[in-house]
Amino acid sequence: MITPSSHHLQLISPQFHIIHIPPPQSVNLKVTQRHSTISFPLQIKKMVKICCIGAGYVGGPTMAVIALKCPNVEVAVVDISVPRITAWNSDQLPIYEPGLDEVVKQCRGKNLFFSTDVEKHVREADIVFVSVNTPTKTRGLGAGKAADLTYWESAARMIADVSVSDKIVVEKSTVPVKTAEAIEKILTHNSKGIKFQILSNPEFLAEGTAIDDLFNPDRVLIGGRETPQGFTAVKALKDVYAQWVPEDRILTTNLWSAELTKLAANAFLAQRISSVNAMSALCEATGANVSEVSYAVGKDSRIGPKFLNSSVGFGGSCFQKDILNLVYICECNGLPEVAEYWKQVIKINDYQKTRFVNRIVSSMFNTVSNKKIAVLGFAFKKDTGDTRETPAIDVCKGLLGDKARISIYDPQVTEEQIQRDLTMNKFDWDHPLHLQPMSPTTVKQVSVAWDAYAATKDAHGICLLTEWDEFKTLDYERIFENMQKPAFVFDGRNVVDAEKLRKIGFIVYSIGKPLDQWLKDMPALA
Ligand SMILES: NC(=O)c1ccc[n+]([C@@H]2O[C@H](COP(=O)([O-])OP(=O)(O)OC[C@H]3O[C@@H](n4cnc5c(N)ncnc54)[C@H](O)[C@@H]3O)[C@@H](O)[C@H]2O)c1
Ligand SMILES: O=c1ccn([C@@H]2O[C@H](COP(=O)(O)OP(=O)(O)O[C@H]3O[C@H](CO)[C@@H](O)[C@H](O)[C@H]3O)[C@@H](O)[C@H]2O)c(=O)[nH]1
Repeated sequence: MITPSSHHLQLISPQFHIIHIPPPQSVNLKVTQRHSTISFPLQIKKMVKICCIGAGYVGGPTMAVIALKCPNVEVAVVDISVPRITAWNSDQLPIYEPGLDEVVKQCRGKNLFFSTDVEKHVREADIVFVSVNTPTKTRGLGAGKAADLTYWESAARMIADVSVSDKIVVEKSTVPVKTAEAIEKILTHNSKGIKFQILSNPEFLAEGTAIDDLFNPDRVLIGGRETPQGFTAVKALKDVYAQWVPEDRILTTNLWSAELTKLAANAFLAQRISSVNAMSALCEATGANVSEVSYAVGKDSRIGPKFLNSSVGFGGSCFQKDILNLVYICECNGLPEVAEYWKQVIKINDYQKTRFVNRIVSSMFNTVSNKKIAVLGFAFKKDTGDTRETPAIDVCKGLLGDKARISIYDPQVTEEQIQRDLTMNKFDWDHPLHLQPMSPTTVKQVSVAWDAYAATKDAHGICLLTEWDEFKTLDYERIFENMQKPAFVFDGRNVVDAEKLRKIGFIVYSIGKPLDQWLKDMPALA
């Protein structure tokens, strides 16, 4: 729908957000409105072109949603990985994410394109998002803590090299605070007179719910320079999001606040999980029930109910990496007490995983040597096939250390991925596969099953490590029949009905719940 305004023409989209159409060429347009015909100057700008460098868990879904919600924007998602781009252009997308297929199918080939021609699309773009990996550094200064900005820096150098027109460059990756300053230096030193404005627009989506999160974000955060050019760039990006996000949810700040907010948000979220996990250990020691405690605590409106589920520990590519990064930044800024505070969140997470493994071993007569343990779930959470930093890796490695035989089933994780995860060095997990040396080794005591029944056949114990819905409704009587006795269930996600399973005959350990007599008699020594 087109409506006249005093000086500019505004398009009102079906969702009734106003899209201001800015410069350059002026033409005269006649618009028939009910009974009158009016003429006024129309300013038409070519379609806005966005290019996103990095077609991963963030770049792919984020850009697909921008393409869907902004028909006046052409989006190209580019990556150096040929297999990834081939998969984005096929029916088998490279990542599993509920709702993603439908969004991609609606826009691909219309205003959404996936390509390996990185330079061409960067050159043509008005706005370049950079959504490459920023894993933890494995070597050199800050190794094990600082963010590795190699991929980011090489993307920035390439932008500077190939650009022939002014651009807005958007940090979508999670980066240390003050990164924009370094990026600005790279871009302006090689810029041949081209002007770049850097914005920080961190992403808050969670895997497994990415599409919902992008459709209805709690907030969109845009940080920019506090200069006239900076404000103009912030406005341009805000106009893109405003096509579907209510304006009061689009927050604008200075660059450093936006960069730091992303690290702070992840630290706060992870801290809640470590807090409830710390309580779970105390619950087991005292007979309190962590679910009852967290429900009652979360009823306080100042605390709220979310992110209080006790578990075997948090995983995923972000929480640990971003907290380590925060710790490093605090240390570099002469704030050791603050660094120590946040480090504790990770220490408790490691403690929780170790505690879980120790509980398994101690309950099974202090040894799992040559016993078959079925691992149900390997992804770091349900509704994703992502295994980066999944607690399942640490738990499996712990059990393998005690010489267990492991049979793993996960509905979305491939055998190749599991073997790679169990043979790889810890800090290489977040580097893109095509940039890693391939390890030909496989772990012989590990097999991968095609369903939960095959995994649990003849097993001595079951470890539930991902909260996939299908694990709630398995036929546990059938599973019990086919297991060695005594048959154990170690529920690292508190997904099963422990009482029901105990009635079947299982010995059940649930995180932070009152222990049955067997477990009391065999205390874990964590
Ligand atoms: N995964 C999440 O849920 C999530 C959420 C919010 C923020 N983030 C942040 O977003 C960033 C990306 O995370 P991700 O999970 O999408 O990573 P990812 O590994 O899935 O994707 C990154 C992609 O960038 C590509 N790449 C690297 N260097 C490149 C270059 N120079 N040119 C072109 N492509 C290049 C890689 O090939 C890879 O496909 C990280 O900083 C992460 O911390 C991730
Ligand atoms: O109460 C809870 C909630 C989560 N988890 C675990 O915590 C991890 C992370 O879960 P979640 O935060 O839902 O998934 P991510 O995809 O890692 O998303 C986080 O990390 C992203 C990357 O930075 C951010 O964008 C998101 O806002 C932030 O939630 C998973 O292992 C969960 O099982 C718990 O153990 N208990």
